[in-house]
Amino acid sequence: MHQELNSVEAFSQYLQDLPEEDAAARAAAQERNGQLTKPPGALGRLEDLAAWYCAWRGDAKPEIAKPQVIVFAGNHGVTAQGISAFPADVTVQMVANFEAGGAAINQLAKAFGAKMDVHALELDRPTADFTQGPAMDEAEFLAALKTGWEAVDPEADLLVVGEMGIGNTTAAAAMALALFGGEAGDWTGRGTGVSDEALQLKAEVVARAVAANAGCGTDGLEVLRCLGGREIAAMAGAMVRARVLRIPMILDGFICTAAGACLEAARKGALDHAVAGHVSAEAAHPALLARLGKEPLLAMGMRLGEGSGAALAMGVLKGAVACHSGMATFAEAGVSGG
Ligand SMILES: Cc1cc2ncn([C@H]3O[C@H](COP(=O)(O)O)[C@@H](O)[C@H]3O)c2cc1C
Ligand SMILES: O=C(O)c1cccnc1
Repeated sequence: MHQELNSVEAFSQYLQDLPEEDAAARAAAQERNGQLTKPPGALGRLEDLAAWYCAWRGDAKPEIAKPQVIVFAGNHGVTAQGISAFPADVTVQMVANFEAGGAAINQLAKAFGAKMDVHALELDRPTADFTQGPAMDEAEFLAALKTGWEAVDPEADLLVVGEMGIGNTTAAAAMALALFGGEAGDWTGRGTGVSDEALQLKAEVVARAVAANAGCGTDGLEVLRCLGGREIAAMAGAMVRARVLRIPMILDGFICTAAGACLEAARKGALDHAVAGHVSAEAAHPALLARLGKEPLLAMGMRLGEGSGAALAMGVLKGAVACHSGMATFAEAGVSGG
């Protein structure tokens, strides 16, 4: 299936015209669930997860056979403000590590049978420092959305998007502040592990970023363009493409959720094809998930990004779908019902 993305307006239009879940497939899945050899409700949230997956795949007895993990990488002009515990060079170095198979996400993708793709977005051309004005102009924003859009394999049956970009917890905090308000400190966390002093500075940078881009208001796509980054916009592009292709998604940590929050602000329900894989240890992630009404599957104290928490949660979803589609019914197994 080929869908072109040639303008930000076209992206906006796709967002307005999103497909919805298949209600008949959900009903058929629920019917099947009621016949499986277990007391009703005994698989807890796995049952809801399986029904959700069936609804998005339009199949009452699906299989997860082709999961895809995509890691997007981008650099951020705001790193000049001293807001990360690591230098910006780490972004390109980690891309080499992803390509060599040495990062955490490589191991998790492999452990759960997903293919993994890496897209580095113009790493030698960081976004503009958003404390001075918009991170990206319209053309740069479109290029990033398009990278994400085109990175999704139409044959995939589950998608995880992850990111690598030194400085991007500052971008995500600024996006959350612009969308949801409050104090900069409410949304600012330690990222790679900044000191107390740097955390204070980081919150000030977040406040200045939002003030410098006040024209965005709470317009989701403008917040993404002005306060996001190339890898964050690419994640959003991939999320919408997945929706158009009816590929269910698992959200990762704070940065991934902030990308999704911009879509949800632009179009209510834009993340209905996504579940929250985990709650990250980044301080504001629980609040961000709560704003989106997403209950995380896992709470492992992870704060890595790269798609790692979502990749781990693929195991939970695969388990849910395997039970749903593989279990015998009471009639098939000759087991007495209650
Ligand atoms: C070696 C290393 C590997 C990483 N993998 C993901 N991140 C994570 O940390 C960064 C965000 O934190 P901050 O905003 O504090 O820079 C992002 O690149 C994110 O993906 C990493 C960070 C480092 C140092
Ligand atoms: O929650 C995340 O995704 C996260 C937290 C800290 C650093 N990088 C990513």
